[in-house]
Amino acid sequence: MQSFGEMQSMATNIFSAYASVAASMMLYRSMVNDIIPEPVKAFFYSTFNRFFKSFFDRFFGKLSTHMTVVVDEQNGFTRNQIYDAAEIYLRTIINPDAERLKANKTTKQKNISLSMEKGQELTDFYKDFQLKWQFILVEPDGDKGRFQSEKRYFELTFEKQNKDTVLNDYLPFVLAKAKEMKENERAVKLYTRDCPFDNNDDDDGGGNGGGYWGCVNLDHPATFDKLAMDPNMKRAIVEDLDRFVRRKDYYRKVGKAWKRGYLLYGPPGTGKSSLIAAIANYLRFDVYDLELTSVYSNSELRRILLCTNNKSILVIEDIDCSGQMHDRERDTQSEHEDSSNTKLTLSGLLNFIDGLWSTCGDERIIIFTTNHKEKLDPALLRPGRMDMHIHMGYCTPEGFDVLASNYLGINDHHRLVPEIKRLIREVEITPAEIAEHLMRSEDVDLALEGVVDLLKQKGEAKKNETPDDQKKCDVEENKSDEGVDQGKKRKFRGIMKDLTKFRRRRGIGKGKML
Ligand SMILES: Nc1ncnc2c1ncn2[C@@H]1O[C@H](COP(=O)(O)OP(=O)(O)OP(=O)(O)O)[C@@H](O)[C@H]1O
Ligand SMILES: [Mg+2]
Repeated sequence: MQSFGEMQSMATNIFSAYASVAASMMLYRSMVNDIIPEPVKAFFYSTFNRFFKSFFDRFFGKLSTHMTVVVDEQNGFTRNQIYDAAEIYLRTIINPDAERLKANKTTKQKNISLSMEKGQELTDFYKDFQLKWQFILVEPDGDKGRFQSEKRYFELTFEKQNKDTVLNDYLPFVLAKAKEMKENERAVKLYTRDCPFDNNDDDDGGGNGGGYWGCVNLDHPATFDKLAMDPNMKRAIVEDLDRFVRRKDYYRKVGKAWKRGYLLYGPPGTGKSSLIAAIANYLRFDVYDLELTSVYSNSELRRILLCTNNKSILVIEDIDCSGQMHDRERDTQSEHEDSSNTKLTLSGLLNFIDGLWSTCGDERIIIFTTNHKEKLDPALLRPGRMDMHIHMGYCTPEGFDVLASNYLGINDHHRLVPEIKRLIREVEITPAEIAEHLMRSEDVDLALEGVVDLLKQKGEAKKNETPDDQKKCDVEENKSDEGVDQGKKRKFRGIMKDLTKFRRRRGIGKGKML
């Protein structure tokens, strides 16, 4: 071991050697200045400086107990992920009372974010030690030509003894934290096939689904808290979703595609679409709303589905109308006889969802909705097809509490609430109907009186119903469903005709994409 005195005298010797070399250099410099061309001179000086800088850094670095990791913004031509992550992560430890801060907001961000100023330092604590981040910004140095553009980087300084923990634990922690924060800031998107907009300005490779999908931000306010539904069912769904997203390794281990399927069924206005929005907001997954009537063939469906991103929910509403898929085969038989095997069929859809598509992506959720579970093709209901069947039913007294607190900001202390709850037990009323009445007046008494009147009317109508009326009602309901189905079929046929005309006009052959 060298003593401090020895080291000091060694440093003094090195300094004097450097001084004498530098003096000689000055002399030579003036002599050769006129005869050596400029580029050769520049190369010579920079090599000389670099040599002495690295020598001194190494010498004095040995004496320091700290080390510094430089996190450059760019790694060659690509961005350095650690730099981007640090920029996001440091917002969490930035002191909002600091004397100088930078405030930023991009169109993609929901909130204003704070960032570090040039030269600013931040202290972080990880496990039982301290780290220091410093933001460095080197401005272009014009004529000298070393930095043509701004150079940004962070210097992360910590005690040498913590090197392994910093590299193996702390930096991965920063990366993970930043990823989570970015995910939470990102707006959830709604993709549809007929949307003319493409608001996807994500830089995560999201794209616009190969041109098959247009998207807008899904600014749907639905959350699980605001949903009026069976509390046990609500809890079971949230637990199922949580289990699903944290089980990546498990799915891999058992050799199953990382996907989950839900079937939502129940009368109109019971909250099936609201539940889908609540799931999307909860998981921050994008929603792909697929209208099957706009899909012509199995192969087209495959292409459309392959253009969806991970961490997404594929929604197919009113799947009971899938019977039309078989009709569609017949409808178009004459025009596309030799391509009947490519027509869209329920089995084509299910095979693809179960097979190839689900294995080429991660974290996929598929949701089918229907008003008539009993009308569904048995292929959809067979065990293992949909992981959870969720019944969205008529409003319950507990459901009313949620709606009342949501729409009027009241709890069950209001004088009319017990009566409303009693009436709700006696009639079938959807949350949508109640919600609509609660919104009719800002005056709480008036709004609740409206709900009481509605419930009483429903109760009276039910009392006056004879068994024959009930039968007639069922038949009419079926008829009106038929009407809806017929309407949907008509709409579908119209689309198919337009498609065929369009293909002919553009000279597109059978089975080809538009
Ligand atoms: N369970 C619920 N909780 C809270 N609000 C609800 C619920 N059900 C319906 N609503 C209200 O009624 C409106 C319509 O509901 P929603 O579209 O979710 O019903 P749906 O079951 O999807 O109906 P459909 O079968 O016709 O598609 C919602 O915007 C919401 O305001
Ligand atoms: Mg709906």
